Amino acid sequence: MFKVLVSDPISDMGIQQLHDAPDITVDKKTGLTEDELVAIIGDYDALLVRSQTKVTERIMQAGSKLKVVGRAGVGVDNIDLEAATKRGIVVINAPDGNTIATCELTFAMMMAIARQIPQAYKKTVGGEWDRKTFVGVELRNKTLGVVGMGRIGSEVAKRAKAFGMNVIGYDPFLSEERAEKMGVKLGSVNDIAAQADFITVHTPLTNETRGIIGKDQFAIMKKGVRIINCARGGIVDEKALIDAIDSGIVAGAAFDVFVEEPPAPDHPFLNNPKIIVTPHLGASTVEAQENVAIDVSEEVLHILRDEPFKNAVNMPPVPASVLNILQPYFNLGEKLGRIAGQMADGAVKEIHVSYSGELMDVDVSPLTRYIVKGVLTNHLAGEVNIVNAMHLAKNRDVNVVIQKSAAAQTFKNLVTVTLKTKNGDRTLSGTLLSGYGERIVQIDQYPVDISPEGTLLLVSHNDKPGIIGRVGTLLGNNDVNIASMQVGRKVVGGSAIMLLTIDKQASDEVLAELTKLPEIMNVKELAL
Ligand SMILES: NC(=O)c1ccc[n+]([C@@H]2O[C@H](COP(=O)([O-])OP(=O)(O)OC[C@H]3O[C@@H](n4cnc5c(N)ncnc54)[C@H](O)[C@@H]3O)[C@@H](O)[C@H]2O)c1
Ligand SMILES: O=C(O)CC[C@@H](O)C(=O)O
Repeated sequence: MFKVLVSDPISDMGIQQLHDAPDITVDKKTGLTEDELVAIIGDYDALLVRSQTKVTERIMQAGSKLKVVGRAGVGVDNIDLEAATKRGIVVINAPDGNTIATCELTFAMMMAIARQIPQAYKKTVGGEWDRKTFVGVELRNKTLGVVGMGRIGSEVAKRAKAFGMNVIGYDPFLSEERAEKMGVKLGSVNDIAAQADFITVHTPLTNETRGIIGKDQFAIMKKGVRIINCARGGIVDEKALIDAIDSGIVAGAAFDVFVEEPPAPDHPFLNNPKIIVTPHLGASTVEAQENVAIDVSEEVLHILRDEPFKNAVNMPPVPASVLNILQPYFNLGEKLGRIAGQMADGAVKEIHVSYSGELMDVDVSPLTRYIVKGVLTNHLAGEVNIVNAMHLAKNRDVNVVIQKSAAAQTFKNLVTVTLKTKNGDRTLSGTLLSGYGERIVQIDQYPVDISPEGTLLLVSHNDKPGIIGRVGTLLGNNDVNIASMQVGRKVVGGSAIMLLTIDKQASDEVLAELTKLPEIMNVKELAL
């Protein structure tokens, strides 16, 4: 049974599938302090948050069973990603569910500052009938500058076109073709600053985007420009904005987000008649909250149940087309890694993975993670998983080298794992055979054909008559049944290997007796 803690207000309807799951129990405890969370998190396998809970390193350290932190929303700036990755905790978000809600708030803000609706409302309910002060501007024929043309920025641009606006977009990942398709002109941040009547930002807050709209940009803006920030506090420099309002450059601004949330009561935005504010409401629609909770719950279920998932923030995304090709190999890859890890003699310096056949044409890095996980699993204390495998390898100076070699001749696909230690290399190749499933087809230089299942016994010996019989007899006498056996040799009478699948583990004594048999050099039991 898995335990999930929901520590922020997340839509009950959205997390219904967690309540319904027979293997999950859900506790909802909102408004906890860091200390209170630290005290209870050790009981939980998953933590679900919005933006209020700060998921710190201390919390993750106390979360000894924690496998996943789910963020019902886009931004993960409230989660210590590095700490999560180090511990192999998967961080997932729900990037799509609140796009439209935030886009629509952005538009509402733009129209509200164009027509000063909040200011007019305030006066009107205060008993004044002021029709002179509130003369607004139209959106039609105005230029909207969009900094950050991802999910939300693109939706904003689309709606702006419907309002008859000209749109200039800036995004390092926006291609000319895509921009053209959307009817958006590409420009730099300074082009936007110089030409736009309205500027809206839709980037994450990073070192590059902090203050991307700052003093230098306000200095070149048209008089009467209006600014909107429904992304993250700090993307528009707050102090520079106040200065630009005071100097008459900016006619109005709308902010949903602040550098510090909630802003202090004396924050200059809170009593400036040209600035309207909302308390981080971008994602606050019934639909968005349901969407993000559904998405994040689905992913949490996948992760807890060890099923493939797609929205991990601390792992590179895998497109569905690539996942479809790679997924059947994940199990095989991990097994090859596990077996190779047990075969290696001494500290592994390099994990060399070679892919051929149909694996040549796809990004194989997700599969490499499974292999590296397999190699490290029997060697490291603590959780090793596909999130922290590469990080753990790097931290231990284990080089991971990926090679793609020309299309496999014999097999439609082939994965070869070589582990390099100071005592030499050990190599293992595996494939997926249609109708037969996973097969190990080579160990070191020896061709074999065996299914990687149960317990394997790898015996290195000299190819002399009677050896196979002696090994079989010794195992049989000790009640160890052999399910399958393969012998690999390069030349008659030379060195050889025997690979056996046995129905139960052989005891240390049996392994020691096997090692003592004549012509046997080495015996290794390999657990999968
Ligand atoms: N107010 C809210 O409640 C609310 C709700 C949802 C999202 N958000 C925030 O809105 C922002 C955008 O969300 P999204 O879902 O569109 O994200 P997204 O990842 O789809 O888009 C972000 C875009 O910013 C671009 N970008 C990154 N660095 C840039 C730079 N230096 N200059 C220009 N562009 C840059 C990226 O290429 C990307 O296209 C995020 O900060 C998110 O946290 C706020
Ligand atoms: O949870 C929220 O309401 C905020 C969501 C928003 O900031 C996000 O980044 O998804």
